[in-house]
Amino acid sequence: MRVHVADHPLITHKLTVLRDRDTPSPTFRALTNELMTLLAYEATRNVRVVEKRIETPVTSTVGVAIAEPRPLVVPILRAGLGMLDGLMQLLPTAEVGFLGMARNEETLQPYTYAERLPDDLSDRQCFVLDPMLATGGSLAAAIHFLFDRGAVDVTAICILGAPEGIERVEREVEGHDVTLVLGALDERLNEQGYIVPGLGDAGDRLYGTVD
Ligand SMILES: O=P(O)(O)OC[C@H]1O[C@H](OP(=O)(O)OP(=O)(O)O)[C@H](O)[C@@H]1O
Ligand SMILES: O=c1cc[nH]c(=O)[nH]1
Ligand SMILES: [Mg+2]
Repeated sequence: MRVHVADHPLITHKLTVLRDRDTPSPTFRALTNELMTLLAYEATRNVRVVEKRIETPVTSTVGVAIAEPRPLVVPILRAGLGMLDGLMQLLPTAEVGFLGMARNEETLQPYTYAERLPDDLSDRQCFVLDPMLATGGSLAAAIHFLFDRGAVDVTAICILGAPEGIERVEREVEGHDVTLVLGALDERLNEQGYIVPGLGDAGDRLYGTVD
């Protein structure tokens, strides 16, 4: 697994506001969207393209177009939904599939409550969106869903990751083509499985609810 941690002052600045417990939901949503656009730039670096000949007003030239089959973007509900628009702004022709997953907050085991993905992902490049990579259980399960259906490579985009979770995902996806793009690598998990320093529960902060 290739791991890329963003290193950019604008990302760190936006993350600082996102982490602040006093940041309200509307600002949190707007920042998540902006951060996603910045992370998407790195995450789509290897998006597959094909050569395309076009006519400019001056001459004929060769550029590129996004290759077929189009990439599949998979936000992990709920919190991953907050990242979808930011990526679709850069990849407007991508297809979107959905995975609904929630972590049992006592056992920390993820369970899948919804799935709406194409049955056949052969030859597909996939982008998984989830702001939080904590124990790594949810992300590892999501990535396996995609490879089990034939995906060729998966790029996961997370805003924050904990070292414990990254190690677990790395172990569980060994042998597959996986890239992880992170906004920041945090210190650790606490006893409740929350990322430290983290930002709390991303889903609750995005949508203003408490589980
Ligand atoms: O790495 P893990 O230990 O599996 O934890 C990370 C998961 O926890 C959060 O979702 P949550 O279960 O809170 O669901 P939500 O998005 O509906 O809030 C987060 O968005 C990840 O999906
Ligand atoms: O810190 C964490 C860990 C899991 N899920 C979250 O939303 N936040
Ligand atoms: Mg949550």
